[in-house]
Amino acid sequence: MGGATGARLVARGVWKSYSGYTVLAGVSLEAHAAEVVGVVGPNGCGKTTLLRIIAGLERPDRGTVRLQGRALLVFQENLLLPWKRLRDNIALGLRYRGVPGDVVEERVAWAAQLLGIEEHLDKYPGEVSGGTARKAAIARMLVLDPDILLLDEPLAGLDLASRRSLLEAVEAIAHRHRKTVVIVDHNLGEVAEYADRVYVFSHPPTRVEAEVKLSDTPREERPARVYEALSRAYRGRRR
Ligand SMILES: Nc1ncnc2c1ncn2[C@@H]1O[C@H](COP(=O)(O)OP(=O)(O)OP(=O)(O)O)[C@@H](O)[C@H]1O
Repeated sequence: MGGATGARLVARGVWKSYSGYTVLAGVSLEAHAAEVVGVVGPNGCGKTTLLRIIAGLERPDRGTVRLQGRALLVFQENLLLPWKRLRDNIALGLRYRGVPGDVVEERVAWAAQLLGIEEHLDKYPGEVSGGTARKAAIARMLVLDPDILLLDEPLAGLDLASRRSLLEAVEAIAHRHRKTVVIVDHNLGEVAEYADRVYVFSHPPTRVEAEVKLSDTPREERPARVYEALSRAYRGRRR
């Protein structure tokens, strides 16, 4: 494990069961400023559950989560209001908080530019691609200026080009704007390419199979490093 000094998010020994079925069995992870952290693992291993615990929507049975700053969760379902244009969907939280109109416009324009969806702002959710809608859902949280952005399977259902473009935007959000981004997905290879640190989860009862720091590794070599760490972990367990 890396040192927790300066971490924005530290989860230690998190356990969670539902009706006696143990999902998370002592999961620990950490994430720092300006870092993209990938959490990959099989269906049902508790990735969403962990994000919900980090976001404060659920309590762990055991273990702790410490945050420095505010964490916002972008749900897997985009939850955009179909009767509002993208710009109004993105502005929703700011307007709700009574932020002045010119500041709202400025922040919406900033987030849209960062995510590359400026040209779609006047369209309705039903008129844009899945990738653009997903980016609008992320922009809607980004304008609220969280320190930690939690993305629940943002790549699900997107084609290759949209996945790449979304991952590039995520990387810019973290590296250029010093946000901490936690991204959960099943696709180890793709997430590893864009992550500074990856955690691989097992099947339930879920533990961390491998933690790999990747920020010093060239992009094209990152997936292989994660697979190597995983096979080391499996070999170690068989001994
Ligand atoms: N509120 C709940 N009540 C009962 N069981 C739950 C609840 N939330 C999650 N579970 C169960 O916990 C397990 C983990 O679910 P979770 O959605 O966190 O996994 P996941 O890794 O995000 O899965 P996927 O990759 O399919 O999205 C599943 O078996 C799910 O049915």
